[in-house]
Amino acid sequence: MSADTAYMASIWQTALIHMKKAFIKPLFETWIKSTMPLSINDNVIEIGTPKQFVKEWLESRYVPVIKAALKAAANKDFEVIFINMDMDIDIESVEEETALLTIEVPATELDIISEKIENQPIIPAIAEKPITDNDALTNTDYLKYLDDIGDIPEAAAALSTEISPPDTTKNNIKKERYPNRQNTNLPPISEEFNLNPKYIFSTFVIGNSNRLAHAASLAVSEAPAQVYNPFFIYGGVGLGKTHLMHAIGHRIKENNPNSKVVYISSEKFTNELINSIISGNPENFRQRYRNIDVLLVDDIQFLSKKEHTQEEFFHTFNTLHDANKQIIISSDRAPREIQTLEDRLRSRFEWGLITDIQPPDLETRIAVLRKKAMMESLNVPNEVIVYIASRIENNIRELEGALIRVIAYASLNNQPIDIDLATEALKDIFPDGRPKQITTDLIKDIVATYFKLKLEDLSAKKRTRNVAFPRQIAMYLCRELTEISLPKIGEIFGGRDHTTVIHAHDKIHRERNSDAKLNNTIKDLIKRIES
Ligand SMILES: Nc1ncnc2c1ncn2[C@@H]1O[C@H](COP(=O)(O)OP(=O)(O)OP(=O)(O)O)[C@@H](O)[C@H]1O
Repeated sequence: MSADTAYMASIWQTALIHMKKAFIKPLFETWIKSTMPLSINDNVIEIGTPKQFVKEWLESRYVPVIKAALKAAANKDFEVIFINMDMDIDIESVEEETALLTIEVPATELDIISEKIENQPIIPAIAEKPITDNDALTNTDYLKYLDDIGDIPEAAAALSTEISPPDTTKNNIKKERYPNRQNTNLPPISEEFNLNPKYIFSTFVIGNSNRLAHAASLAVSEAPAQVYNPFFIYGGVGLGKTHLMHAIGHRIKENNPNSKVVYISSEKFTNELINSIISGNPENFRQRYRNIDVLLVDDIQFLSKKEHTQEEFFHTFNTLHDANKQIIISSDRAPREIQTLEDRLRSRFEWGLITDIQPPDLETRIAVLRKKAMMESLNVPNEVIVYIASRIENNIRELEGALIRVIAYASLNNQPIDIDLATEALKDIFPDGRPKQITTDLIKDIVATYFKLKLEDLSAKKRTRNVAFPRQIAMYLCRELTEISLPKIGEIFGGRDHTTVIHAHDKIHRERNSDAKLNNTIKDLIKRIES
């Protein structure tokens, strides 16, 4: 074994002990344990992951923690590169292999290291308590981090009230957690073209909740600065605002590769402004944002209370708008609801089109999950998709997170994905006893899946027994399990009369008593609907 390999393995082993302490157990088991060190070279360490999504997940969420653990282990900073090895890694063999590699570090020494770490606070400046699934650093952690990086010069101190901790209520992978306030060298504008290649129109699922926002986004992307300028999208957390903004950016670049498209979060905008003041070169900052064709600013609500940044943004806005350049803005709420947003800025946002995205309905949630599974080339049974979609209603990011968790769980345990596995994988997210909202959409979906029908069949005019009977069962279940009125149920099943619903309900009720097989089917369906 080369000295480098032994060195790498012993660092990784020690870093693992740190990480074990930093993460809550299921997270450590799911995301960290399946990785293995591949090579080490000066200050770069390559880490192998079993699947592409594990790589992406680690890259987007846990790099700071992994780096801190490596630093704690080796007392130096490492760049971390993840490499997808696309293989089923058996955790026990990874553990064995890493242990074999560390043979040159005597076990007792490892015990001593382990004990030492046990008595240390969890990786300094990263977290004071184990990282939970939301990976939410507390505001205190963040402020502590800001303290750790030292005093800020006077010019920035004047603005320091403008630096607010990130919104830790979000499980937001794209936010920059540690703005590097000491870096005063702004990268050239071309490096700002940081659009996520996955956020394109073809991967965006259209439903009633986002149809208008999607149509307007398409229109803006095909005719920038000509139809809606500015274009303002707002909606709750994780509903696809950033996805649409990036999709617009991609499309504009496709249509005109020379156009300068810049996407930035309002937090980053604020931090760059502060940096430019620290470096005594605010003009540099101004030029940077006033010489572009399309400006996409995400999460503008973070500018509330930041008067200096608002002022700067106001001028940037005017310059771009006067020059007929497209401005696209997103926010978690409508302009008039953003408190302490200057009136002149608010009124400018209202010049163009304001559109919202609502939480998706069940059908859209199912479609999003199907698309995601398809994109990952994974075969996820419909009942698992419905199980997840019926429980997470208000956040597509969480919806995707739940699916990824199920996939990871199946892959790590080398088991097929089915409803039992999904229940087990998600038991922390859907704790027992959480009341589940039973909707007619959910009932229709489960009944259609059970009888291998298309959803539309239940509302169609067809009267053949293989369709009519499941339809009657679905009507019966809607009557039994929801508070929806008879006429409304009739309407949901293809505009049928309420007397048809009464007839279906009576028929199934009667037959259940005399037909044990049917009774079991109904019980099974109820279990699926309620589980
Ligand atoms: N309609 C959709 N179709 C497919 N994927 C979607 C859709 N809406 C959201 N997503 C996915 O959900 C995740 C969260 O979306 P996004 O980051 O755009 O949300 P957001 O509204 O900007 O959230 P935030 O308010 O936290 O910034 C992304 O992975 C995105 O691709």
